[in-house]
Formats: sequence, structure tokens, C-alpha cells
Amino acid sequence: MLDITIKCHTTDIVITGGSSGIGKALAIEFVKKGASVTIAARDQEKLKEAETEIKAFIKDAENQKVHWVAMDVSKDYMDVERSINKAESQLGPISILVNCAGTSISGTFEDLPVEKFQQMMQINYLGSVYPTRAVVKSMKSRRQGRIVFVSSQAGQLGVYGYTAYSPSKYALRGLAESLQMEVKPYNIYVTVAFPPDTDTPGFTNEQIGKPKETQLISQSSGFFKAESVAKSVMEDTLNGRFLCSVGLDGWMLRCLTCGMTPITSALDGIQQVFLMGVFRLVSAFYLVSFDRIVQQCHRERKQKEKSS
Ligand SMILES: NC(=O)C1=CN([C@@H]2O[C@H](COP(=O)(O)OP(=O)(O)OC[C@H]3O[C@@H](n4cnc5c(N)ncnc54)[C@H](OP(=O)(O)O)[C@@H]3O)[C@@H](O)[C@H]2O)C=CC1
Ligand SMILES: CCCCCCCCCCCCCCCC(=O)[C@@H](N)CO
Repeated sequence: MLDITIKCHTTDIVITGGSSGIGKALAIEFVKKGASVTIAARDQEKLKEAETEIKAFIKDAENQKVHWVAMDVSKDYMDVERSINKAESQLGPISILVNCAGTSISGTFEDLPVEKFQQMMQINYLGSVYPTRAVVKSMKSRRQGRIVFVSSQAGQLGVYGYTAYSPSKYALRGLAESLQMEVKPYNIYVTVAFPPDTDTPGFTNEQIGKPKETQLISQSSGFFKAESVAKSVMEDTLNGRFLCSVGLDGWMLRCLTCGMTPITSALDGIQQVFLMGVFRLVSAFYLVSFDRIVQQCHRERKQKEKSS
């Protein structure tokens, strides 16, 4: 199905958000495969530490390199372009760009400061647009490339508490679908990944002030290790799969919400045709349980208010 084979030892990869969590785990997986990797994030100390950690997985010291570039993906496009050019001058043309830099905030719609809605779009959405914009021209001219967007299961269904976060992750899917249609003639393949809750420093941070509802609803699709998320993302990227999911619920969601996404695997296409309706039925049970969670928490809050 795919007409490019990526030779991993010549594959140069840029991973935004590569200094922590899923991004760092991805850098390690790609390095284990024999690739050279540049990680990008803001904090230089974290980048240096991650670089050392990732380097330990190098197999072929002569051909494999690990570098870092400091950049804020969300602020100034020209700055992002300069950093991407720097990465290219160190490693050569970028074959794979992974847009993993991102963050989350939760809270009820009313409680979230309005700036947070802007911030989420700025980091999670525009922070993926800018690096992509900076690599696409060179990928097109070489007629080779992979672009990955790390969305979230909260980019497939709206969840209590994620009114600011979820839309920024949904936006990535719209971007991915449109971009894929444009770049396919240039042999560039786009992957959009929808991870569930994953054990990362970002996840730990996110727990502060997270509504109980958000926590309970999210945990229904499990809690995964960054390494297993990274393995799925890498495999689907190398295979040119458009949709990437993790876990059983992730697989059901991928099938249920496939919409008009490109069919990049025959098996996926067949599953979608036959299972979408079934999974819609399954989703009804999940929705009932989510409703119960929301009602229960609502009652608990009312009681607390009364007694205080
Ligand atoms: N963990 C989870 O449960 C899930 C996470 N995701 C998504 O996966 C991605 C990674 O998450 P996770 O590994 O948990 O997060 P972490 O907080 O552990 O890592 C985030 C990385 O992104 C970098 N980053 C954040 N903001 C910027 C910015 N403005 N410019 C450049 N780099 C930035 C951070 O470095 P620095 O701060 O130094 O810039 C860090 O390297 C995110 O997009 C997240 O939304 C999706 C589903 C579940
Ligand atoms: C057939 C239907 C199956 C339905 C299964 C539905 C289960 C969905 C639960 C919602 C999970 C939201 C996780 C968000 C993770 C995330 O992005 C944050 N942790 C970021 O830090």
C-alpha cells in the first residue's frame, strides 16, 4: 500500500516536546530503530538531560545523532522556522516531523479563565501548525515525508472539564485531514494519534485542580505507559497509517469516529464498515456511565455546599 520505504538509519526526525513524556519516549523508540533525532522544546536544561538519556539508546554511533533545539512552538512562526532550519543543518533534511509539544488544562467552562482557551489553541493547535509549515516545503521538494500530530482521545469525544483542551485537539484532526489530501501527491503521509491518559510529567501536572468528573471519565479508557503509546505512534507513522490509537477503547473510538478519514489499511477499512454501528451501541453504555458520574459528582458537590 505504501510506496515509500523509510530507511531508518538515514531517517532524520524532529520531535517537538521531545524533552519529556510521550515525546521523549518516541525519541527513544526512533533511536532504537536506528534513526537520528532532534528534540525540540523550551527548557534547555530539560533538553540537555533528555538528550543524554536518549543517546544511551544509540546503536550505531557513527551514523546516529541526537541533537536538541530550543524553541517555543506556539509564539513566533519565524522563530520556529529558524529552529527547524537549524535542525536541518545539523542532521540533514527532515523525514519525519512529530508534533508532540502540548499541554492540557481542565476545569468547568465557567471556572476556566478565558485566556486558557486561547492558550490551548496557541500551544496545541498553532504549535503544531508552525513546525509543520516550516518542514512541508522541503518534504514536498524531496517527495518524501511523514508528519505526525499528537491529538488525544479528548480530540475524539468531548469530556467534562475539557472545554478548553478538547477543541484544540479536535482542531488537529481537521488540519491533518486537509493536509493529507494536499500532500499525498508528494508522497507525504500524515498520522494523527489519539492517546488515552498516559503516565508522563505532563499528566502528573494536569492532576492539580482536575475535576473529579474529568478524572473518572478519562480513566475509563485506561492509563498507559509513555513507552507503549510511543511504540504505537511510531509503528503507525512508519506504516503511513492516518489514524493511530492505543488500547482496546482507543481502537473502538478510532473505528467509531473514523468519519471521512483516509483509509490507509484494508483491515481498518473493513472493520470500520462492519463495526461502526456496533461501537455506536457500545458507546451508549459508556455515555450512560459518564452521565452517572456527572450526576453523582453533582450531588456530592451540592451536599458539600449545604454542609459548609
Ligand atoms: N499524558 C497524557 O495523558 C496525554 C497527552 N497527550 C498529548 O501528548 C503530548 C505530550 O504530552 P505529555 O508527554 O503528557 O506532556 P509533558 O508535559 O510530559 O511534555 C510536554 C513536552 O512539550 C514541551 N512543550 C510544552 N509547551 C511547549 C511550547 N510552547 N513550545 C515547545 N515545547 C513545548 C515540553 O517542554 P518545555 O516545557 O520545556 O517546553 C515537553 O517537552 C501533548 O500534546 C498532550 O496533549 C494526549 C493524550 C494523553
Ligand atoms: C465504542 C466507544 C468506546 C468509548 C471509550 C471512551 C472512553 C473515553 C474516555 C475519555 C478519555 C480522555 C483522555 C484524555 C487524555 C488526555 O489528553 C489528557 N490526559 C492530557 O494530559
